[in-house]
Amino acid sequence: MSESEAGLPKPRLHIGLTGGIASGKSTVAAELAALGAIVVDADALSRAVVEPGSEGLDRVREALGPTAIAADGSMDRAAVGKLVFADPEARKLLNGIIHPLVRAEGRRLVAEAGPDAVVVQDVPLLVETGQADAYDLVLVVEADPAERVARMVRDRGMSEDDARARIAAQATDEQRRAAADVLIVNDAGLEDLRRTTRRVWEQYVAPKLT
Ligand SMILES: CC(C)(COP(=O)(O)OP(=O)(O)OC[C@H]1O[C@@H](n2cnc3c(N)ncnc32)[C@H](O)[C@@H]1O)[C@@H](O)C(=O)NCCC(=O)NCCS
Ligand SMILES: Nc1ncnc2c1ncn2[C@@H]1O[C@H](COP(=O)(O)OP(=O)(O)OP(=O)(O)O)[C@@H](O)[C@H]1O
Repeated sequence: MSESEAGLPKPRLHIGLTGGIASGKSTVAAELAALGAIVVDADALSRAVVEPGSEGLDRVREALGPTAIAADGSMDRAAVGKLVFADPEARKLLNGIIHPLVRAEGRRLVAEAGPDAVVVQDVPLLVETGQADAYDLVLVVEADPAERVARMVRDRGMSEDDARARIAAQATDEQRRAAADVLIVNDAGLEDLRRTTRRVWEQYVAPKLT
């Protein structure tokens, strides 16, 4: 069994999946899971590490103040989102608390998947956090920014300004392309995106499993 730098067992194939907000990553991840991959979702981990009672949430309260906490004791995600996407310094503070916790938890889940697994890590900020070299293969999903804004407004009740602020807080399409081994362009329907994902599996993943 090969080992990662940290001495943890490596999976058979370790895939990094990224893309801008609302680009289609979760759809690609779900299709890869249906093909047999184990998916580790950084967004889900970023919620788990600030659950009520966690050290992560205590640190968010200390860093951002009591307005970061809702009446029920959970993180007030709407309030924190408003704050950090308007203020790069606050975003840096929050990232500095949450990202190391997410990375540690991600490493644990990857090791737990075992040496035979194909592991896909869905990491929205893979490029921003300089992690491209940690993967055997980096998949980047790209979609038209105007379409992504429309999806956020339609599905998540965001204002156009809030949606644009999130896009502005992330890497550009050019920066993500530069890190991509495979670029998945999501410019047609959902079924087309799933079909493209199956083709990527056939071309880049399946040959490494024989
Ligand atoms: C700011 C928070 C509270 C907003 O919560 P909310 O429920 O509205 O959004 P959610 O967590 O579902 O994130 C949705 C998307 O927003 C984008 N996003 C989230 N945080 C960031 C960030 N710090 N910088 C840039 N984009 C971000 C990502 O594309 C992510 O997929 C939350 O996103 C958070 O805790 N962010 C810090 C941790 C983080 O970087 N998460 C994303 C990758 S691990
Ligand atoms: N080609 C498409 N046609 C129609 N709807 C789409 C298409 N691609 C994605 N969507 C829809 O857009 C929304 C965002 O897609 P998805 O959740 O896969 O993106 P994401 O990159 O994981 O988002 P986030 O960064 O917020 O986690 C979903 O409601 C999805 O069904």
